[in-house]
Amino acid sequence: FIMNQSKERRILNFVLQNAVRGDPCSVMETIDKYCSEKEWAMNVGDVKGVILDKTVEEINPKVALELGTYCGYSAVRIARLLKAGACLLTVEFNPEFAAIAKQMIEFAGVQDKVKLLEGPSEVIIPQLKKKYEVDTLDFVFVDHWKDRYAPDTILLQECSLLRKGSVLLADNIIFPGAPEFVKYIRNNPRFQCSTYPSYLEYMKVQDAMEKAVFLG
Ligand SMILES: Nc1ncnc2c1ncn2[C@@H]1O[C@H](Cn2cc(CNC(=O)c3cc([N+](=O)[O-])cc(O)c3O)nn2)[C@@H](O)[C@H]1O
Ligand SMILES: [Mg+2]
Repeated sequence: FIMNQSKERRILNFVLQNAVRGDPCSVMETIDKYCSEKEWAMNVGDVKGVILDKTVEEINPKVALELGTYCGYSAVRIARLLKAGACLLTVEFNPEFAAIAKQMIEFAGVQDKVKLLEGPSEVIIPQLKKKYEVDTLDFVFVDHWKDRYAPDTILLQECSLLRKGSVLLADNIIFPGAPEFVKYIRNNPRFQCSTYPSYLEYMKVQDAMEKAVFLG
């Protein structure tokens, strides 16, 4: 236990030393093992991760966006399910976390399907069309600061990044909660919402994910 290292650096080192290079499932299992046995961390985790998997498999997105990369756990989780030619754009503004996530994504062998965009979501989202050649997004995983969920959902619409059928999946609807987002999205006739009750990563604490389909 190297004290002057960050928790996120310890998670990455545990993966580099214990997971199988090029095997995304091994990387996910190793992160889940470390974070349930040694140090809790805010990865979507193995329980809510199944809801994420099912949503990605149902949509089979060609272009996916993630807000809040953190250590790259959900980027690896999503990218492993993407078909040839599909890609995940993941946004992270903390340079230390971005550096860790980059190594995590490369170790898992999914770097060809993932583009890590460093910067705050409110800056990156308006750049997606021109700078990153995005037309519209098929899938968005929302897992960054909870008070950014609603404004960034509005920003995605203002930037014409959503099309009829685009699916948003938001983490932490119950814990820590995103009350402004829930109020905004459930009262918005342009979204068809459904809630998936689950549990907070690595804890016996109730949480939920919200799926919102854009109706155009
Ligand atoms: N506007 C932003 N633009 C880009 N990256 C951002 C932005 N806000 C936060 N981030 C990044 O998201 C990552 C992860 N993150 C997520 C949150 C908010 N999420 C939580 O606070 C959270 C908290 C708990 N929890 O407390 O039990 C459980 C969870 O699943 C969570 O996602 N804060 N940082 C961090 O690396 C941060 O730099
Ligand atoms: Mg979360």
